[in-house]
Amino acid sequence: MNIVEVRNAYKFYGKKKSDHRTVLNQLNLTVSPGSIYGLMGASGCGKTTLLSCIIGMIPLESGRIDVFGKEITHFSLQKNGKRIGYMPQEMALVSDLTVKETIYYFGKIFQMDSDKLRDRYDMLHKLLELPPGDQLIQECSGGQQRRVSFASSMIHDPELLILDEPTVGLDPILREKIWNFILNITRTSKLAIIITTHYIEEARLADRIGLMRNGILLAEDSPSNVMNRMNVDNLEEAFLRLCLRKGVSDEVEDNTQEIIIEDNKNNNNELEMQQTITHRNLKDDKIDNHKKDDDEEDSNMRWRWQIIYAMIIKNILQIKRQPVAIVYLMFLPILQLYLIRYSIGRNPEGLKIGIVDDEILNHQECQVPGLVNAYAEGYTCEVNLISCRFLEKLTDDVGEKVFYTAFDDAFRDAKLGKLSAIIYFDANFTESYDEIKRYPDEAGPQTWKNSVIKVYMDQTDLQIQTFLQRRLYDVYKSYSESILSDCRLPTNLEGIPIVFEEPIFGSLKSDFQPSMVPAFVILSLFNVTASLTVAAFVAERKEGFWNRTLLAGVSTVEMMASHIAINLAVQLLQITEMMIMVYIYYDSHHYGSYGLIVILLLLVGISGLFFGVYISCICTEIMQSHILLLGITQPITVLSGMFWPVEGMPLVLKIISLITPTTYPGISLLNIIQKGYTLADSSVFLGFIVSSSWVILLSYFGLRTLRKKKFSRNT
Ligand SMILES: Nc1ncnc2c1ncn2[C@@H]1O[C@H](COP(=O)(O)OP(=O)(O)OP(=O)(O)O)[C@@H](O)[C@H]1O
Repeated sequence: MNIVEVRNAYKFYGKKKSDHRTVLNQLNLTVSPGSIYGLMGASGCGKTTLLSCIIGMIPLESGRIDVFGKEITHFSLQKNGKRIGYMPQEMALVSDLTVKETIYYFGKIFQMDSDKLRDRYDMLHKLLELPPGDQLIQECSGGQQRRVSFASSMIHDPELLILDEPTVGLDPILREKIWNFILNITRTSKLAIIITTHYIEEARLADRIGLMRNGILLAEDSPSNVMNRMNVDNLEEAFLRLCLRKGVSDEVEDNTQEIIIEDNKNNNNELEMQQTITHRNLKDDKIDNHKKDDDEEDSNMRWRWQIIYAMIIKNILQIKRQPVAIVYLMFLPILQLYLIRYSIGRNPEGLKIGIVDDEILNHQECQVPGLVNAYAEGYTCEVNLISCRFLEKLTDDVGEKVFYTAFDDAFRDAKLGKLSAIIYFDANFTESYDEIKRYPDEAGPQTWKNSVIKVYMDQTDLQIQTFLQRRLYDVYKSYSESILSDCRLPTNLEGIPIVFEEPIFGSLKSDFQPSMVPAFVILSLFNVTASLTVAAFVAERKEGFWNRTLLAGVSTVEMMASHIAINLAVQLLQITEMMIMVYIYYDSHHYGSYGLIVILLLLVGISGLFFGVYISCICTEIMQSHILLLGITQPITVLSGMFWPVEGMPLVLKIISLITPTTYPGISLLNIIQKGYTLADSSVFLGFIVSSSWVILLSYFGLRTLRKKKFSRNT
């Protein structure tokens, strides 16, 4: 039985019909056991594409490929993974692993037992003169990395070895060594090797060569036969002559492989006979194989866990070698909550307030010793320079007072941004106040106007404006009460008849943070998990390591499982840190169930993870994935209710906001922490519903896209 049989393989790239670019054109190829097949051809002729089709990485448009007597489909990978060794053209290694860890990783995912793995590693290490086992891949030279990659594809003693340009960039001595090694191994075992190379002459050593050009095989025979037929003594020349016979055009033509047909008529008859026999045998093989497959199923389960375990270890090693990532993962939540604590919601300090008091000539007048602003005389209240009383109550914790004698000067400075507000007292401020109090019925509009404290604010900063307004009301209350008290009048005479009693939830001391922190925790968890997933996935896919792992027979679900395991561990750590911080900083008397909090946060983290998976699958470039990630997480952050209550949004935005993966969970978390609500409360329940729905939705789309695009070359 032939190891590989390619029949009438046809493949094109390009989505639209007008863009179709044929890469394999009715190509036939046969590789028998214990032989080396040298696949040669100029750059871009379709060698890698052909190899990718043989290993089942990409499908053919038409035609058929049989490997080990079975037609290759997308499902063949898991079955064939162990039997095939594939060394891709790119390094496809993880730069943070050592030489030994890399080769052991592949050994483990090829389900080797430890003793055999150790023996094979020692053998390959010696034979390929690999760098020391503890040397990091990133510290290896290009040639050394190539040898590590070669060893990784050989470690499990495969039956078919596919080497895409293994000798490129290596010195002649090492190239010879590799060729001697593969020659030796094919002479002493049934291993079949397909090797592509640009160095046409080195393929002389192969048992059979295929000369490929523009998607077709110009010839397929032993090197000596090809040279004899072309009447030349080297392969370069033979290749050149074959090209000239076929024509110099680079365009792929429809009449495929006519030279082979012409030159190898006898061979083809032989092939066809072989094919018929193979297909007959195949039927019998299929029945046997199905039975064998069932028997293997049980023992496979044990190995599948070993695969996931190997991938988890690899992920841990990668994280361990990235100190910045460890600091980021460990301390980011603490740092952010600390920063929120000390930078958000605190009262603004150092504000400058311009004071223009036309009652006095200069502000020293207010500091005259023994100045009495208000006193009771008989049944009346005598007042004097009460603007000074107001200014006395206006302390530095509200703002620093800057005195001006002319309003225009203060206004000019405010325009220059030097002042946050101007407070103006009219020249008749005290008299007007007095007149209104004594004879309210007789006071004219001008009197009422003069009795008012006029405040001119810089309204560009809402938080500062709100703070100043609130504090000025407090100052006024204190000022008014003190005057009334001096006049022996009830202090609440001029107050607003509304009293804020002990609050149902929260504290009387208005604090911005407790309402903001839950939304922040949810957002932080979602965004950080999504960006970490994008970073890990995109890098692995880009480097080709992802594909290599899949080709070893690992399923996308298993790869996801290893990522989820690591992610859950990191999330639990971050959740614990955040909960401790929240508990220390934002003391609440109504804490709800911790279990509920942890489950909610885990759901949000997992939805972030699948969101990251989805983003990294639909994007073809690292940059693109980060831009898309930002483009989605930023609006989600704005709509999260962290900055402004959802109740203040227009209906459409409100609906969008409430169905994002973070808004409702944020509301739920707030209600659990601040009000001690349970799942019986609809707001908490809805938070869980929204989170779970996103987990289901994103995991479905994430896994589906991952499966669909699992071998996407660009990502
Ligand atoms: N994913 C893809 N989408 C579109 N075109 C592609 C894709 N992959 C390869 N091609 C094109 O198909 C042709 C064959 O590419 P392939 O990588 O198979 O060539 P190759 O013979 O292996 O080249 P090299 O020796 O340089 O590696 C090239 O023109 C290439 O640009």
